[in-house]
Amino acid sequence: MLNTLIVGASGYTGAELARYLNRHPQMNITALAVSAQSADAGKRISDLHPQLKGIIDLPLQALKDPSEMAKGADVVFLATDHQVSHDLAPRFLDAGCVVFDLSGAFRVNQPEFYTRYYGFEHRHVDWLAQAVYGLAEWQADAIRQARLVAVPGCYPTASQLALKPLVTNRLLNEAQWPVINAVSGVSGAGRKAGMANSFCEVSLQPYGIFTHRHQPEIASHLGIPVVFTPHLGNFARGILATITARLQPDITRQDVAQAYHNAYHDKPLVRLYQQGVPAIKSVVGLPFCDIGFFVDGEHIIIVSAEDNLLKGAAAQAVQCLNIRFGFQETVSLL
Ligand SMILES: NC(=O)C1=CN([C@@H]2O[C@H](COP(=O)(O)OP(=O)(O)OC[C@H]3O[C@@H](n4cnc5c(N)ncnc54)[C@H](OP(=O)(O)O)[C@@H]3O)[C@@H](O)[C@H]2O)C=CC1
Ligand SMILES: CC(=O)N[C@@H](CCC(=O)OP(=O)(O)O)C(=O)O
Repeated sequence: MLNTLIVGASGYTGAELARYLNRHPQMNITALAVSAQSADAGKRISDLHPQLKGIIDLPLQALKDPSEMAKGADVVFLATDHQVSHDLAPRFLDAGCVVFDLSGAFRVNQPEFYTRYYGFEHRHVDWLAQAVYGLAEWQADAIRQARLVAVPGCYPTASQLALKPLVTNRLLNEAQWPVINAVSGVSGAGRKAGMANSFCEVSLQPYGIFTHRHQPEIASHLGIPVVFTPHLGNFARGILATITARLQPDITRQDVAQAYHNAYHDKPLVRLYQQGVPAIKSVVGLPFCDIGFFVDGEHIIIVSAEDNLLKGAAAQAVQCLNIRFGFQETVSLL
């Protein structure tokens, strides 16, 4: 049995982590934490997330002293903002915990990336260099050795799972950058109220055009440049990415199908479509990334769908935990 602490447990991804870890046969939740000054400290998690009533009713505790809270914890999940994770992860790592960070604070091993895209200076370059990028289907060997797993962002998970089989098999004509258009539900912005995620303000609309931090995250881990345009949709959760790319001459649909089969036939949380088209309604509430593809001559369109809070965050974090500690990959997820 491993003792675990969830920091940021009152948030959207934190609550999903609490649900998964509470039913995980190898995990014991020692505490659910929020910030030291949180208005929610002392409330039960199920008061904020009533779907958890009778399932997990633990109180939320103010995180006053990370070293104290780390005592007795083997594993810590950080479901916190990037800069909070940046500050907290080394404290828990120094206390000997294995850390799974859902934020972007340790995903890209280039300190200047943080100044440019996250607006803060990275002060833990040693941990940044040691962090393992937790794209679970592709990084299992590294995850097994990791002290710090940087769980990928929601858009980067859907985008990379769709493109990686084509990139690694050199099926793409790299003269044409893949174009990723992805739509996310509003929960992607977190639980905190704000004008951008206010009900009356949300409308289907692209944002972060040519500037979103997930473009360099995707490009650096894929190893090829991409054009990435996120869109906000007027629904609560789910991401749908429609990706247009060009194949090398003479690559057939069969070659593409073989590449996807080889990559994912033994990966239980990626579902390949032989017919039909992935849709958000097929993955909401589930830990899968669904992928379909369509070839017309040298043109290919790949469609991937996931729940941003699950395969795009909490489910992938628990999948990484399962890989890290040698549990079956889908324990508590399916
Ligand atoms: N939402 C999504 O689809 C995805 C999110 N992510 C990433 O996961 C992380 C969490 O996202 P999400 O769940 O949406 O965020 P939320 O805004 O919903 O939740 C954030 C949580 O962090 C807590 N918190 C804030 N400051 C601190 C602090 N200093 N110490 C401890 N806890 C703190 C908040 O509680 P309080 O303020 O009351 O203290 C709350 O529990 C972010 O880094 C996000 O970028 C990654 C992939 C997908
Ligand atoms: C709809 C929405 O606002 N989505 C978030 C992405 C959420 C995510 O994956 O998060 P990371 O910040 O952890 O990379 C955004 O575009 O900033």
